[in-house]
Amino acid sequence: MPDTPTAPVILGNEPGSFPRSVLAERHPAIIQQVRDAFPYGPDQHRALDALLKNCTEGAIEPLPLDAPDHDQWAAWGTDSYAGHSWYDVPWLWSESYFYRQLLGAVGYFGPGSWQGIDPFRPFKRAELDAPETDEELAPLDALAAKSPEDRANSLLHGSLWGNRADLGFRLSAVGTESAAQAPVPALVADDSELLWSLLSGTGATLCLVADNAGRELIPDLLLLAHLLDQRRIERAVLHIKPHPYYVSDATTADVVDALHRLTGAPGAAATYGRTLWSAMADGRLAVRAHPFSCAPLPYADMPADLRAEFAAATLTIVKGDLNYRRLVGDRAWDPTTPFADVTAYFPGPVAALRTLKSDVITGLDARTEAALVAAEGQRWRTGGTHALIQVRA
Ligand SMILES: O=P(O)(O)OC[C@@]1(O)O[C@H](CO)[C@@H](O)[C@@H]1O
Repeated sequence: MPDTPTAPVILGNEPGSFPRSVLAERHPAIIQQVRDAFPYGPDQHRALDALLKNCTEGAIEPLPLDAPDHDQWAAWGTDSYAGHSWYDVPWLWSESYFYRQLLGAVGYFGPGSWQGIDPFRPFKRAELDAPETDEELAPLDALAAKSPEDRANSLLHGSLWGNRADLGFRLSAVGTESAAQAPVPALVADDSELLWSLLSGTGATLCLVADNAGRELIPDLLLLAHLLDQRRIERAVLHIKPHPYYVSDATTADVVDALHRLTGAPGAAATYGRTLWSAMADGRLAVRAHPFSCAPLPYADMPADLRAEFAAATLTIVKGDLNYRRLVGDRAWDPTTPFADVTAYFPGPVAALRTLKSDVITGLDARTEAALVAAEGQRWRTGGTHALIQVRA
């Protein structure tokens, strides 16, 4: 990285910290929610009991030798971290491993009749089917009368703020303050002009590294539909997760559900849905589920094939809080550390669209940081009431 000094990796062991509360409180709450949502049998209840005890009081255990991803996880860190407390290893790693272990406990990886059953599906479906989703789709009718640029900007902001729709975040009931009540600007960095300038040529390929399903994925898809329809991009690649992750992260099944929701909606929403459906059919919109999308590692460690994909894109948009942590490195950066420096390793132009839901932040100007601290102490970092659009060309 240029001349930027590095910063300590965030662990989960600092008393009173947000990461520690996620490990000690959010994860047990998620186990309970999943347990209550399915008529699991005794094996799964026992496995969930064991996971609850292990992830709060125990030491990290490697995956069973016959697990399909045993070797993958050994290379990603179980070889180094087995035997350590969950709190004493990088927080990015322990969170990610928690979701892997939760899927194992409910039989997701099989063999058996629960193989492939997404333990978060009831929450995702409830959100997608909620009347609020219709309320969010209704303004698309009025948007049709606006210029393509205004539409693009509205849809970009829809995609950005859609990132508040994170079920893990809501299940643990933090960040109840609404964006409208925030005393300092909601957007703490806005490089949207630079973002659009990167998509001003012809033949552009846009990679969108998605985050949550439902009410975040829908606006992501609307943005892609508009850009494809306007020929602002020739091709889009939507990176989703190969398996359920962080409660609401989008999988291929969630993309299919979202497309059905759009095509079945009244008004303009259905037109967007049909645009996407045909773009999937002719290859202008592709969906990728790369294993590294669920890796417990920063993007700086991405494998060569993924690096080549991002290198070939005109722009990669990285959505959400977790992806931001992975993009800049889950470290206690000074907030004014340049975003361009911490993303210098990324193989092509990259943009982050994220609402702020964890401590990591880079690329703020000193005045903005001071105003945020004066108004809110450090709550702005995790409350989900602020957002950013940061771009490295
Ligand atoms: O990536 P997303 O959906 O925007 O947010 C994920 C999140 O809720 O999970 C982590 C804590 O568990 C934080 O990074 C963040 O608050």
